[in-house]
Amino acid sequence: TACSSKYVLSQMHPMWQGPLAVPGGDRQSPIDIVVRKSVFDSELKPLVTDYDPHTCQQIWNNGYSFLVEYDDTTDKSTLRGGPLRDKFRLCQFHFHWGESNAWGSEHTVDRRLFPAELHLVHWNSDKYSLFEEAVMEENGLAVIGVFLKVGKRHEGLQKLVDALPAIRHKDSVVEFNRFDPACLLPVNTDDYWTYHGSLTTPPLTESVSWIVMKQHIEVSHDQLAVFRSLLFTSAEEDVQKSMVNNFRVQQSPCGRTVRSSFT
Ligand SMILES: CC[C@H](C)CCC(=O)Nc1ccc(S(N)(=O)=O)cc1
Ligand SMILES: [Zn+2]
Repeated sequence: TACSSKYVLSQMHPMWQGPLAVPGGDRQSPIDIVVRKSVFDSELKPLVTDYDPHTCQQIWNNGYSFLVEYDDTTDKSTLRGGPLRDKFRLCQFHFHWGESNAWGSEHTVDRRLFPAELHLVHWNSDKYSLFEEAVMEENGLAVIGVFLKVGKRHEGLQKLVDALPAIRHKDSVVEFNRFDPACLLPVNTDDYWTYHGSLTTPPLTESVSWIVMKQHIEVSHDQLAVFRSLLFTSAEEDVQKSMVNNFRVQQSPCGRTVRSSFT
């Protein structure tokens, strides 16, 4: 199986040129969370997020998703608790979505797909001094995953949606201030699944403590449609491609146990 070989060829993805050999490859993400196989761990604590909206800097299209980037030169926007021993600094958040509401998330719950998934990316500032260092280390990163469902309009998301037309093309950037990412978290952040995995795009490094929220958030169909109006391609390219289906295919659990913070 993919888990036993020293190198696995990560799934060919239209966006990436050629197969990518991933060292190790037995802790890859995303995975399907099989609820009945997850193990309740009473040691798991509630998440403690402390985000400062003033550290929000810019929003940009990196040709794969759109990222909202935070100033992570100080411990102003942090994540502690949950399965984590150390303090982690928020560096960016982004989303993955489909061309239709039928799919788009990276993780699934008992094979259930969601139309989109939010990732809040943090790095271990107790142990490392830069994201680029932490991204290569076993306990370097913590990513909170939140599923999106189509329903009522998400008022907090609208400020972000309104900025997207300005970054339609790859490598476009606009200034974006005072956005509090806490507004994108579900009401209940005590119930989550957690497992050790990887980044879901290159460099695919196996440095992530994944924290996947049990409760989803709701966004409107029209808000999601604006995500799909983004382009993978830069303004110069003559063939424009819609930014949709920017999710990685599911990876083998390779015997990993997913722990739950709830029964
Ligand atoms: C040197 C490495 C380079 C800078 C990495 C830049 C980066 O942030 N990559 C990244 C972050 C999060 C995810 S996900 N989708 O949350 O697993 C995937 C890829
Ligand atoms: Zn992601």
